[in-house]
Order: sequence, then C-alpha cells, then structure tokens
Amino acid sequence: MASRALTTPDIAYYHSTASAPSLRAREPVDHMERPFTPIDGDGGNVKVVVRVRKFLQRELDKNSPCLVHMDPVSQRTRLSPPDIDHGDSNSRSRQHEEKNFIFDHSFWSHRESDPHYAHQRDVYASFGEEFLDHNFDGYHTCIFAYGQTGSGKSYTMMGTPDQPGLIPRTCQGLFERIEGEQNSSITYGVHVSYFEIYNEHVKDLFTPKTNPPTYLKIRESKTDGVYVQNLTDEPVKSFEDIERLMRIGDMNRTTASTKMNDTSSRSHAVFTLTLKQIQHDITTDSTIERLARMRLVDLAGSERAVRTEATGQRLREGANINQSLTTLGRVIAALADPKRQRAIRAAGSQNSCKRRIEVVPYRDSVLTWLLKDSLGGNSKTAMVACISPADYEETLSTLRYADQAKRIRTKAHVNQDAVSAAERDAKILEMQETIKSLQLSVNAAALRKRDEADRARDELEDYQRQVSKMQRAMEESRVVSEVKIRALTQEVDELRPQNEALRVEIEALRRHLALAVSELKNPIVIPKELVSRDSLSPSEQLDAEDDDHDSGMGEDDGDSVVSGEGGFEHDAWQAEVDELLKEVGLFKRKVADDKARFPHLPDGYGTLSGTP
Ligand SMILES: Nc1ncnc2c1ncn2[C@@H]1O[C@H](COP(=O)(O)OP(=O)(O)OP(=O)(O)O)[C@@H](O)[C@H]1O
Repeated sequence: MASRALTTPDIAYYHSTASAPSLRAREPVDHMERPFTPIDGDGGNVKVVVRVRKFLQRELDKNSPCLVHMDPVSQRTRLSPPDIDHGDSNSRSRQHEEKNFIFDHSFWSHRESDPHYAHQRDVYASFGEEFLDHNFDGYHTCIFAYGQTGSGKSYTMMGTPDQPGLIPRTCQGLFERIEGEQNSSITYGVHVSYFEIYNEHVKDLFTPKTNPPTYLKIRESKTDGVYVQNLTDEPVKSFEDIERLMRIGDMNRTTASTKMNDTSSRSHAVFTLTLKQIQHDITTDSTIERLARMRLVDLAGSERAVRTEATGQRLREGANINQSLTTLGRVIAALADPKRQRAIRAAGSQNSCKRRIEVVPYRDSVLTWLLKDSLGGNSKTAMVACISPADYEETLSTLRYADQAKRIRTKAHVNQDAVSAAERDAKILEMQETIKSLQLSVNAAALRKRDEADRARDELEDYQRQVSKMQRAMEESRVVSEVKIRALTQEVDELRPQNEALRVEIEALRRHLALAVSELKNPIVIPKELVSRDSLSPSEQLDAEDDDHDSGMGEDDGDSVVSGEGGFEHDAWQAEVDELLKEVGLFKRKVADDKARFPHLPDGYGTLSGTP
C-alpha cells in the first residue's frame, strides 16, 4: 500500500476543467438535450484502463527487462514473453507468447522521461473528472483498482503526499465544484464512509481499533440495497474534513510488509462519498433531490504464496484475498458472459425466463456481495488494472481479467426525486409513525422470551436506522428552509432601494400638496377699488387719483397698497398678482401631471374639497 496523501501540494493548483452540470438546469435531466448522457437505465460498459508502474528496487537489482509496451495513439498494450535468460524460476517460458490488448486507456507510468508518461494528474483528468460529472448528474459510480500485489493500486487510488491519487483528487474536485457553484438555491450534503474487508470481515476504518476487533454486519434492504450496518457515515463540509478522516482511516487500515511490497494492503478498502444535491424552487415550494454515491475501491493484491513466502497470519490473509478475488473473477465472468447478456435481453420483463438466467455468485464473498450494485447494477463503473512491467504471468492474468470486465454492462440511472414541501412533511410524519410502531414492537419483543432476543435486536437496529434517517430528513428540511430564507432576504434587499426612492417621491408629493392646499385655502384677495379702477379709462383713473388726494386718502395707509407715489404701487401689486397667478397655473399643471402619472387618484384631487 502506498502511503496516503496528507497534504496535497500538486493539487493545490490543480483545477478541474470539467463542468459540473449538477442541478443548475431547473428541469430534470433531459437526455435529448444532453446527448453525452446515456439512456437512463444503461450505464454502458464498464470502463477499463490499464496502468504500468516503474521498476521497483528489487526489479532493478535483478536487472529485469520491461515486458510491457503501450502505444499512446491506439491505446494498445503489448505484453512480450520474457527472455529465457531473464525468466524467473517459476515461469514456463515455453508457453509464453506475445499478447495484445486494447483498453479504454493505457497509462504509461514506467519511465518519467518518456513523452507519453502518465502522471497522477493525467489519470484523474482522463476519467476521474468524467466520473465526477456523472455524480453531479445523479449517477452512482464506482472506480476500483485491481492487480497483483505491489503493482501500484494504492499508489493509483490514494497516492502519496507529493503525488495524490484518484481518491484525494476526486474529493478535492468535488469541493472545488461545490464552492464554485453560483446557484444559491442548491444545497449540497456530502457524507463519507470508509471500511475494509479483512479476512472476510467488515471493519469501520473511522472507529478506533478494538481488541477483539469489532466486525460489522452486512444487511440488505429493499430501499437501500446491500449495506454495512452501523457503519460511520460522517458529514463533511470541506476537503480538509475529508483529509482528516482519510488520515484516521489509513492509520486503522491493515497493512504489512511482504517480500513483494513493503507496505502491502492486507484488506480491500472501500472509500465511499455520498453527494446529495437539493434544489429548492421558491415559486412552487418544491424540491428536486439528487443522490449520488461514489465508491473508490483499493483491492488487496492477488499474490502467490511461493512468491511472497508468506507463512502464518500473512498466509491466511493471502488465501482470503485470493479467495475473494477469485469470486470477483467469477462474478465478472458471469456478468460478461455474452450468453447471459443475450438471455437477459430476451427475457425482458418475463419472470419465467428471468429465473432461468444463471445466478451471479455475488454472495460467495463479502467483497462481491457489497459491490453487487457497483458491478452489475445501478452504477457507472471503471476498473483500473495495475500491472508490473516485469512479471509476465501475473500481468497476463490481470490483463485477461480486465479484458473480460470490458464486456460488462451496468444499468445506471439518475437517482432523482421531485418532492413538494407537503410530500416532505408527509414523509417525515410517516417515518415518525413507523418509528412509533417499531418502538412498540421493540418494547413488546423485549418482554418476550430470550429466544426472541435476536429478532428484537434486529428490530431495534431497524428502529435506530429509521431514527437516523428521519434525523437526516429533518436536517435536510432545515437546510431547505434556510435556502428559502436566504432567497427571501435577497429579494427584500433587492427591493429596498426602489422602496426608498418611492418613499422620497411620496414625501415630495405630500409637501407639494400641502402647499397647494394652503394656497387654495387662503386665496389672494384683490381690493375691489383696485379692480374697479382697473376697469376705468386712463383719464378717469387720473381724476379718481386726484379725488383720493383731495379726500386725504393714502396719508397714513398701512393697509392700502396704493400710496402717494401712484404708478409704482400699482406696478408692484400687478407684479405680485401676476406672480400668484403664475403659481396657481404651475399648481394646476402639477395636478394635471400627477393625474397623468397616477391615474388612480380620485376625481376631486387637486380641488380644495378633493385634496387630502
Ligand atoms: N506509477 C507509479 N509511479 C511511481 N511509483 C509507483 C507507481 N506505482 C506504484 N509505485 C510504487 O510501487 C510500490 C508498490 O505500489 P502499491 O503499494 O501501490 O502497490 P499495491 O498494488 O497497492 O500493492 P498491495 O496489493 O500489496 O497493497 C510503492 O512503493 C509505490 O510507491
């Protein structure tokens, strides 16, 4: 097993180039519009890639020749027979001949100076990103590394601190996409679990080792398929959270030094990321949920006891590893069998024909039982066949295995649900009811005799699962409510400036009306004598003025506008009156304007009685 990536210097500047279609499109996935998405229910063939590693010290010491050649254009992988002089003592060189294979991709990681050398980032860019796309589209995926011991599986899957592999890159890519997402109506939930299958037992890698070891049970349910009971499924918010967990998991993983590999994985490790995307539509108060599970599996390596020279515990481990890999081989062979595939197509929905289709031996090992869905069911799956450059027989066996896996077709479909707010509430209510009834039956069972204790325990476990499911649903409900609040707050913020502008306008209007009302309430009264004098002829006006002088008018006339200076006072009056008339005219125009702008103003608006 290669040491795992704790820090990731070369992914700090590694940017995902693939887009994350996710739920940005409000509608459910439309396969007609997105031709690259296969028809729902058809995951296509298992993608198979092959990677050859560099020489290890022991191979260099033996001056081993490189038996593998890869053509970067045709993707052809050629395996040459070993030279008799270089052939090891176990090889039966008489039967060896050149073999050619073509896979979806061949990664040449043998000599770094070669122009087509495949770095860790190239492996991820080649299909890791594509698989992340599938996850954001709502598909389950699985990538597993297969190969003999010491062939580079852990290096490819986990990598080293300097050269992180597919698992840390996938986790980093996932959070880069989530953080880059602009659509605030989508909420993301990511959970991580990590377990190993050691000597046909399942161990949680996130919980501390115990003595004796704690093994977990495998269960199967209609809704969840095959699952590990009570497995820790940690919620994570960032890549750093995952790194911390991976560190814990790797410390707990069973490795040992063998003759073939200093840090050999003695177990199959299954790292699972679960991505839940919830998009809330504020207009209909409904949600679309997409769930995708990505399984990243680092298998233990096949090994020959004569080569590893294992004894005791190592020998038993090796036998168990080989046993489960043999079962995996039988499962792959059954799934890839063209006769079986034809029979499935012919059977369609006829149950009688289905029964005659050969049963795939998933249950013969814990590994195949747990990977059932990933191998032949609802998943898009890729296999990385890791090979050594100097071991003809083991490499040929791996390449044959991989060649067979190419023919497997899976049945992936988008895992998506549209849920209205009412449905979600009803679901939570239903769960509460189930929990209540389970609680009753658990209580009742607890009262019965000891032989029923097992059943009671199972019911209790079911009950606990339901409770944690409900807690998760309620947590999701809370998250959706937060999204709603966020959207409404945003809307209020957007409306605030418009509201302020309207408020200012109304205030100005109110002041303007108050002015108009006061003018109308206190109209300007023009003295009668001024009006009647205006109607006289100029000569008559002069006579009238003489009369005024004669009668002493205007001597002490604080109230009168007409003074002894004659024409000057008259002009001032006239100017004042003109000014007032102008203002009245202005007011009338403003009232007319207001009526045009606000057609709903009452009819009496602008008149003394109609003014508020
Ligand atoms: N592409 C590569 N480039 C550089 N070194 C590599 C490469 N592949 C593997 N190695 C090195 O080869 C050694 C064995 O690799 P690794 O531990 O990944 O093998 P493995 O297949 O996981 O073995 P096992 O099944 O025994 O766990 C390690 O020292 C690893 O660093």
